[in-house]
Amino acid sequence: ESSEVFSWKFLHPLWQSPLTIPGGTRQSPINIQWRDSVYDPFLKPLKISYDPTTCLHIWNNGYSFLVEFDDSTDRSIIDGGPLENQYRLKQFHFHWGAMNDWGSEHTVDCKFYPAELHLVHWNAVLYPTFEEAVMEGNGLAVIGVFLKLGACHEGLQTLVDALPAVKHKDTVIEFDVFDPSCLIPSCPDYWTYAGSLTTPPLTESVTWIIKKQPIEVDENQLEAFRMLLFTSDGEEEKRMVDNFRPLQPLMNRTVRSSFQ
Ligand SMILES: NS(=O)(=O)c1ccc(C(=O)NCc2c(F)c(F)c(F)c(F)c2F)cc1
Ligand SMILES: [Zn+2]
Repeated sequence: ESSEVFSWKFLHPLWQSPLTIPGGTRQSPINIQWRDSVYDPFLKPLKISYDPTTCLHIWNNGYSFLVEFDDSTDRSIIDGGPLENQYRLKQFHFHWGAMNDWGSEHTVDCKFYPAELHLVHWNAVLYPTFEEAVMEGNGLAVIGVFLKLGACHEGLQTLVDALPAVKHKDTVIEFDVFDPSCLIPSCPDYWTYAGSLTTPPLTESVTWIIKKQPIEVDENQLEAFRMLLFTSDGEEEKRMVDNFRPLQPLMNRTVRSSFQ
């Protein structure tokens, strides 16, 4: 409409909140146009050291399922890459579609993957809590890994086997040993850019590190994600699918690559 001040079309069906935040200049996700990314020879290799015993539980938060970690010490951290400090692992989660043709949040040359893994870390060197880091431009670092249809992923299967126990929103199951590095592809290549959370509050606090190589998962494993529910026990069931945010404008940003 000519008004463009407000219209219900801006509200996302999932969150009933604005899809774009006024004044946002570094929103996520984005399309990564391979030929427009700029090789940066000063980018270091990403250093990942996770302690599997810091794993705590799996939780269905009504938007995705999260595997949460004890982030009270520096036992599970990442460093190097585009980062100036080390960042602590807090949780990982996924985004996926109802069909294999879509589901990822980021795209590569406008191609969607059926799902995308986000490993969420926060800058405990500069900020006292995750909640404070979420509000700072260099507060968070999220590693994005694309999932593609292929062979069964053995490491993911231990997680998939636990999903029926967190079918409903606000259910949680103890999960006390898991090494998330088994979900990160061996190829060191990544893209990196300055972005935001892809769910409310959409704060512009994320250094995104998107791995070039996807991991392979099989149809049964993707179907297990799709069996989860957005809804609580007793409510009318709504399958947890299509929990990805639409692509956001690149605006004045350059995507850097760690590879030529
Ligand atoms: N898809 S993603 O971009 O990787 C993403 C990563 C983390 C969160 C998150 O932690 N949300 C809850 C949450 C907040 F959004 C806060 F702002 C805050 F302060 C929290 F403590 C908190 F848990 C949301 C989206
Ligand atoms: Zn995410």
